Amino acid sequence: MNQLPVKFLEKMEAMLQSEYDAFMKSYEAPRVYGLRVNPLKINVEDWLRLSPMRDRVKPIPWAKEGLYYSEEDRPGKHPHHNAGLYYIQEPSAMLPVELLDVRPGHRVLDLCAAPGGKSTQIAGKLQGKGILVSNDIASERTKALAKNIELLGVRNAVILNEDPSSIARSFPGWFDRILVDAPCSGEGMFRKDESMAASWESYSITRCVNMQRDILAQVATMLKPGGLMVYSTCTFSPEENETQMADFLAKHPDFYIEAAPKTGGVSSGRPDLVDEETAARVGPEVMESLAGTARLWPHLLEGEGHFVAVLRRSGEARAETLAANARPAAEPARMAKGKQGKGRAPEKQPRGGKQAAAAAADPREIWLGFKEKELLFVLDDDFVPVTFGNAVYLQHRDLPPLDGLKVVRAGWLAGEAKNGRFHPAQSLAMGLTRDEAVRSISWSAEAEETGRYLRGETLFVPEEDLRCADGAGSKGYVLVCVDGYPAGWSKYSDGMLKNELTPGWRRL
Ligand SMILES: C[S@@+](CC[C@H](N)C(=O)[O-])C[C@H]1O[C@@H](n2cnc3c(N)ncnc32)[C@H](O)[C@@H]1O
Repeated sequence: MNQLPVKFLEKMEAMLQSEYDAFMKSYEAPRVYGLRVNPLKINVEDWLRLSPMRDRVKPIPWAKEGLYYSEEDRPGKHPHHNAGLYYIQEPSAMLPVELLDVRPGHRVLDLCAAPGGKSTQIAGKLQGKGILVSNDIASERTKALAKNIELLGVRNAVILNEDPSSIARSFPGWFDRILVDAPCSGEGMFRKDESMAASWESYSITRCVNMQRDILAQVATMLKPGGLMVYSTCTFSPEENETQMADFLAKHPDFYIEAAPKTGGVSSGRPDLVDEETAARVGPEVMESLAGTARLWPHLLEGEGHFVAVLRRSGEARAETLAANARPAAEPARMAKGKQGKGRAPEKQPRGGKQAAAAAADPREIWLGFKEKELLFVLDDDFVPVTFGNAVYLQHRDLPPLDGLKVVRAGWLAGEAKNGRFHPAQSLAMGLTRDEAVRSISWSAEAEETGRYLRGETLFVPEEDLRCADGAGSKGYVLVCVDGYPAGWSKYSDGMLKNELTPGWRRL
């Protein structure tokens, strides 16, 4: 570990006093590594049976599917990673979603979501039921967000690239759960990422506080009365944590802190660190409740530094605020720049079959033809196909119009219709199970064919190695699986399995 900034050390000593030495010792300890098994694909027990890492992992006490692993195992290089069986995530970062109490059917907003660690965790808890709106203001970062959501096979997410105020106008009082995993000064990550320590001094905490305040100002009107919001940071600075929460609670008397369970070495929040002026302004009741927030200290548990607050909104919806926020005029949705939206004039979004009369050229008709021929999959009644240009998405019926918003993914991307043919997307393969494809092939993670497929090679395989549905010929799309879990498409004809794995998804 390089030298930590002196100002940071002085601040931590004042904050931790008798615990300061233990805190400093934690910087000499090796960092810990975590992964989360993806319950959309596999449960922990089944994954342990399959995985060569089974004897070297141990549970993360506060995360249901979380496991510590050894660095030498390099799970990011294993084919199970290409099949979306787990997400690599810093252990402390798994707590906020565990405390968000997400249930299947909820409408959930992840406001600062890229690169998607917590969004994929939320999706696991939704189990395909309900809606996840996953947003990040940084358009570059939404690419990794979209890839991770697709890799883990999430079917019910919409990905936006918006300012929180625009989302607030489109979703008044709409969400059951909101996660604000705020941009912060990152003090808790100095051990994991030394570059954060290097940039800390040039990064002002005041700037972070203001940014967080602006984000939080938009959240209150989007949460249903009775709904839960979790606010989290990866910093120790009280200005961005307890003080930020005190300020929010003073401005929003219809919100209150719910005490976070302190399991596995998680500690209480520190109201004593809030400055006197704020403490006097917000009053004793708010101050007392701040002890219910959670701090994760690297010297008290196996993980990096984090802060988590769970807030519930009580009372009735404030109709006048919600009405004032409703977007007056409909502008068409814009696809954010990137693979799906590049250079394409956005179409008015068809909803509920209004434009079904567009007949044979309608990409949805071409999708339905493909689905009939190549898939055994029954679309949940809650989802409908919608189009953006030639792209077909499967979108939840309850989603309000995305008019005027920058949309990165309007739902589960099924593919694109071109010249009357449907080209299934990588995201479709990742969201299916093996049983939902007419044709499939599966090799073990160790098989030579798996490595060759993941590198983008064409393979020659005997017809009897394919699994084909009754009555289906061998020619056509084949879902390629690793140990039975989809990793991408290929096309079979005369013994040749033509590789259809999307180039950006191939192993180098
Ligand atoms: C701590 S990171 C999020 C990590 C993410 N939740 C995860 O688990 O992978 C904070 C994110 O907030 C985004 N961000 C910064 N300002 C924002 C704003 N005003 N609205 C939405 N997102 C913002 C940043 O681009 C960054 O990706």
